[in-house]
Amino acid sequence: QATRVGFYSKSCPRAESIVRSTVQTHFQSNPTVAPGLLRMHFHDCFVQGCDASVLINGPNTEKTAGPNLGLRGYEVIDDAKTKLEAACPGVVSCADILAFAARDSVVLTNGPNWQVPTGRKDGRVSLASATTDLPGFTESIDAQKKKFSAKGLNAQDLVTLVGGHTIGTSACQFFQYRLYNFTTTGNGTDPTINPSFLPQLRALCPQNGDATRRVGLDTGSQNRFDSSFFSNLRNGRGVLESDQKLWTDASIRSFVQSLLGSNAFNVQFGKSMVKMSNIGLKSGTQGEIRKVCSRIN
Ligand code: HEM
Ligand SMILES: [Ca+2]
Ligand SMILES: [Ca+2]
Repeated sequence: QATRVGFYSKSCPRAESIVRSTVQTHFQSNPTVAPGLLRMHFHDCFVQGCDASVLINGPNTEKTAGPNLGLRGYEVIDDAKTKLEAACPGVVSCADILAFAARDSVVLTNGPNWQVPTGRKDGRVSLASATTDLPGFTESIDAQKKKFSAKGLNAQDLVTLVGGHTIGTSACQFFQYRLYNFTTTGNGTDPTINPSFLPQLRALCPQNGDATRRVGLDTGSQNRFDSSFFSNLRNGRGVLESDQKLWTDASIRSFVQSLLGSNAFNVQFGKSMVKMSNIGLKSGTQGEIRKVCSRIN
């Protein structure tokens, strides 16, 4: 079951524009939905494929797993689905809505536009235990490469897609150990942090402060989809340990270098996103078109 551009051109010609206007409306009142939806699509695709498994409610579903607790934007997908069911009942999958919404979120934050192939089916399974396929923020580059290659994505795709961190924020809990109790060095700080950046991060996340406080992943440009994230890595100004490793690990640095220009990043991001959004597509009886995105039919 391959996806294709224009899949809904006959069955629901307004599908794409309905999603776009829904995302736009929510974005205007709450700009954090843009990074939220981009990340949600990634977390969907890496776990059982791009099948909207991440949207299902219930005990021990993906939603309840640690890496997904901070996801946001569910209400945007539900809103788009309600409008689409009114316009063309039973036609547009939740997985496709999420793929469109991720692209629309990039466009709304001044990033590149690209054509999204559609025709995904929604899955019928969602298990918290399957979220171990997602990369962790303390994992080595080697481990990250393995997790991406298990999904058909190479090192170029890895670096490009992590560039999604050009927008959005992280809670202090995911990186404050780098500032105060990094265990591999004597003084407790991660030596890959630029010494002039350290006090800045410490001020944003004080020791024993509020661990849920949010800090931009791309310092100085958290609301704009640009290549500033990569120049920050070059300057030792990555926020997550896994982000900074893209520069400090020599095996992968050249990909960061190749994305320092905004045009190169924009072009490559669209390509890598299309690859990612085709992971593990469901066909036949493995899938369905959900009526409500938070539950199987
Ligand atoms: C090695 C791979 C990755 C790791 C370890 C990682 C880890 C994280 C962590 C820890 C956060 C902060 C979460 C929170 O505070 O709740 C985050 C946020 C985010 N991630 Fe990733 N991520 C990775 C790859 C990606 C990819 C491939 C994308 C998209 C293409 C992505 C998009 C985002 C976005 C947009 C945010 C901000 C979310 C928001 O502001 O709500 N990440 N990531
Ligand atoms: Ca999924
Ligand atoms: Ca940015």
